[in-house]
Amino acid sequence: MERVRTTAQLAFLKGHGTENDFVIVPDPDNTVDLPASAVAALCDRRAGIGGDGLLHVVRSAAHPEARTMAGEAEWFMDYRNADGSTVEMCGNGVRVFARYLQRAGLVEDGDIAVATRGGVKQVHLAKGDDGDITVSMGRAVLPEDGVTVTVGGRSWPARNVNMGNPHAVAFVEDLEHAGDLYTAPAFSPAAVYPTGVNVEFVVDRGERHVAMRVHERGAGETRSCGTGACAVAVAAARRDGVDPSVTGAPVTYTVDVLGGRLMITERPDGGIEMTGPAVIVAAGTIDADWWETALD
Ligand SMILES: N[C@@H](CCC[C@H](N)C(=O)O)C(=O)O
Repeated sequence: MERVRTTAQLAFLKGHGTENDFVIVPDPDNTVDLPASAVAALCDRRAGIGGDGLLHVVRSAAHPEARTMAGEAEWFMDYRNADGSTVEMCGNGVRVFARYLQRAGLVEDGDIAVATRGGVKQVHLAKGDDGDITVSMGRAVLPEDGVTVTVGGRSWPARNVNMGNPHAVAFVEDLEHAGDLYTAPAFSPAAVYPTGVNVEFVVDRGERHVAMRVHERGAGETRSCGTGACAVAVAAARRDGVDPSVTGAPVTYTVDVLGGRLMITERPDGGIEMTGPAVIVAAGTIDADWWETALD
């Protein structure tokens, strides 16, 4: 099928989940050419639409990376970071992705499956409801690496948590200690994260209640990160001596992010569920001349 380079009818939407914001590009048949430079141009907050990332909405059967999941999930979330890099998974993004599918009438309310590079995720869409969405995020993997995160003159030990994408979770005394986060925190040993890492800084707010800031790989500091909140909840539970696979009881952490609140539950089988908002803000059409320059 011919790839779309010039189009007057390239549609986009803008959405967010706890202020982690995304440009949404519906492209069921995977005909839109989306090189990294064009994604970065769309996500640019001054010269483009602006977003922490981009949700390319494609039928799984039409995307080479998702074809094997087509039997399980009709739709593939081809997620890109704001710098154009291609990554495994976005927790806030998958809720916004599902909200788009719901609003566009492309799925029925109830449980839907969404294919991602991090595997198929189950998303629960309550009937006729714009409220919170719950996603089954899968299990966390916690390698026993001695990771250190450094910002400015300060260093902290961090927990390595993989939620399909990589995270380093550091418990700090004060979220301000993370500094302005204009640049990515340093980490060591470098070999633990060969493709970079999302870094979460965490403080306690109360019992099973924490707050975090995050520096996202490929995006900079964002106001929320869903996979990051899951990584934080699991790291906090282990630090607190709680492991549902041992106690046999689920545990829920409230995770406050700069853009709102996410509820994270870990079940005895290790499955993690995340609940939070998903909002469609606007819809429009990308200017054909601007798009030509973005593709050059
Ligand atoms: N904001 C997302 C995570 C997006 C991907 C991340 N920046 C990475 O490179 O792994 C979320 O809500 O999980």
